[in-house]
Amino acid sequence: MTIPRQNISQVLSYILPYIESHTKSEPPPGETKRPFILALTGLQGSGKSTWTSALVQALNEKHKLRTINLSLDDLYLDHEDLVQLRNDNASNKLLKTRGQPGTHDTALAVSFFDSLTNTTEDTLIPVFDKSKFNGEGARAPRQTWTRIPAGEVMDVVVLEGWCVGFQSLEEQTIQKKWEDAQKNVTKSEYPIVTLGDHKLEHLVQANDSLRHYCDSFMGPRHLDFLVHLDTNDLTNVYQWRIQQEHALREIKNEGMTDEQVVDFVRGYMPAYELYLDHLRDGFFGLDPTVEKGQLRVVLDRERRVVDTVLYK
Ligand SMILES: Nc1ncnc2c1ncn2[C@@H]1O[C@H](COP(=O)(O)OP(=O)(O)OP(=O)(O)O)[C@@H](O)[C@H]1O
Repeated sequence: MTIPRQNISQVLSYILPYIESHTKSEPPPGETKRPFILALTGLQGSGKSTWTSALVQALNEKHKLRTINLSLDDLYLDHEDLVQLRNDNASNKLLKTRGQPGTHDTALAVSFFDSLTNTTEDTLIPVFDKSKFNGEGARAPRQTWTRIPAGEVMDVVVLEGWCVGFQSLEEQTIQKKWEDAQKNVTKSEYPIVTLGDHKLEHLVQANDSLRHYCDSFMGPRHLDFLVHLDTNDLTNVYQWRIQQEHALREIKNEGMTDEQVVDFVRGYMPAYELYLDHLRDGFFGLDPTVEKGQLRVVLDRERRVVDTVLYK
């Protein structure tokens, strides 16, 4: 699958002026200038990896900007730490598998971003191998990671991940949303009100992890531009994944059943219920003096772009 070239050009036409202004800007006194951090977030199966590849290719080849990318999926804790986390939190459904805030290695993220401005240290782009341990996954050996030699300065780093752009909430807000969700549960084939699936304390625990992510590498001060692959109908997230698994079944005769897809996607729904509103309101806030941009790219059920909205 390739994203239509005109979609990539259109999205880049919004971002390039911000990159240009970053290129011209001076770093704070005593600091080395860091690359422009372009974040890309999106719902499960919205096409984050596909969009990331296309953007990285266009930035490198057409716009001659040295660009690399890092996926949040490559920052997962190593296998034994994931197992330990699961065992230490046996009743917490959010920590049964990798995915949620709390299952990533923030120290690894910070050391990656620090290395980008360190002129004496190579940058290594982490890789997580999802096929290891029957699909539970483990970190790939460091010698297989892409290495950027020290002193080779990158212009742009694309950080892609499903919970990039989410910002932690006050505990009372989580509690209120959790209580409201229990009053609004309706039976649906593709449920979008699922907070009641989880204990409040487990949602709060994930929220604390998210706060730590934002403080260390993922919050507004760490990013320069955010592209958000969104949709007007959250049930599309179920449809996208069902389409993907059906395609897999045709090619490889394997893939999740529709019921398994619903269970899988449902696991991500609580985070959407908690954090999407704020992201849609504006990740960087609406301070006109802040020179950071956000672009909402609205996709339909076939993942065609039906609208783009720039927040300034
Ligand atoms: N615009 C599109 N139209 C149709 N199919 C697409 C589109 N973009 C991506 N796909 C297909 O959808 C599937 C998921 O894409 P991709 O892996 O890029 O999404 P993702 O958001 O990174 O997924 P995940 O959330 O599972 O990490 C792939 O099979 C991909 O080929």
